[in-house]
Amino acid sequence: MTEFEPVGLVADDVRRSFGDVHAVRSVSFEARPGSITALIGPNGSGKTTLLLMLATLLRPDAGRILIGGVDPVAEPMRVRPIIGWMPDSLGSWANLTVRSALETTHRMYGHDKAAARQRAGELIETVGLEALADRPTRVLSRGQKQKLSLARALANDPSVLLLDEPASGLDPVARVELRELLLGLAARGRTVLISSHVLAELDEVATDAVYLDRGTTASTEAVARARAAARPWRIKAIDGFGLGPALERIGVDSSRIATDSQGITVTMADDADAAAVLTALVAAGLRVTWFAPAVGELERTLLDLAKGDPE
Ligand SMILES: Nc1ncnc2c1ncn2[C@@H]1O[C@H](COP(=O)(O)OP(=O)(O)OP(=O)(O)O)[C@@H](O)[C@H]1O
Repeated sequence: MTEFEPVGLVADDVRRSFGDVHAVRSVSFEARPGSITALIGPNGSGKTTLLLMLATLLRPDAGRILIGGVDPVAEPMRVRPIIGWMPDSLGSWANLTVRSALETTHRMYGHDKAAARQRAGELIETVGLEALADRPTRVLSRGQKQKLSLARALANDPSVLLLDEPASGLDPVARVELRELLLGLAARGRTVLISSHVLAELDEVATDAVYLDRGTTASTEAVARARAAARPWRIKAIDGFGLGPALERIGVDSSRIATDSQGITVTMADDADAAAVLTALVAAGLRVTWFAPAVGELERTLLDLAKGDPE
């Protein structure tokens, strides 16, 4: 394997339209080596269009992209060896086996046959496709195709990994394995950019987040404001019926308390507020079994960003 140099990714006011559809209006962000950056946005917000531009597969109309300091528009052949691209659906070579598909991919990077064979074996093991290694790719299930697609993206040991909905179609065990794999890559200094609708999953791995809405990245200030907004926390206790009265006793205003099918939530201004409520509940003798934000950080921030912009 060649000497690894950590590189990051920068997008500055990147734009792309398709006729009168402004898929990406203005995207600016940075993804650092060693980080896992979540690319979050509703359907049609421009995530795939952005990823295609970063993967050198689509030209921006305007703006600048730098991957490891290199402009992929001006020098795509210098950028391609250092990026790994996992599209949201795999266009595979139906008649090749899993092993030969991976060997072919590795050879495209200029490696010889023996190196390609060895790398294919490693990749098959990394993504857990051993049992299917010598079957044609057309027999793979959706989740197995996702694993093959991931293996292909990893073929050249890229320093920048671009993943479009990588967890879709994966079963829970495979999702955990994907998470471990991504954390391992980040720990080795790779830059990982990952788009997903499953925000709870991203919450567990993402070190940074880029929020995209109608082709535009939310400003750092808007994200900070949204993150600072009050949010509901779910509380459970062994004596569930005692929770409401206990909250009243410790002076939590009833306007902050909501009840739903799963129990009680309390709106907290911030983490310090939440810590104070928990301390008071425990001091009041309540046996608390669950105390956590009702929705994940990424999802809540996304919802608050949408609220803050009524346009
Ligand atoms: N080749 C194309 N021609 C015309 N319009 C396109 C093309 N590709 C994307 N679009 C439009 O650009 C917008 C952004 O699409 P994009 O696929 O980038 O969104 P996305 O955030 O990836 O969506 P999803 O979460 O549903 O996958 C959409 O309105 C889409 O219809």
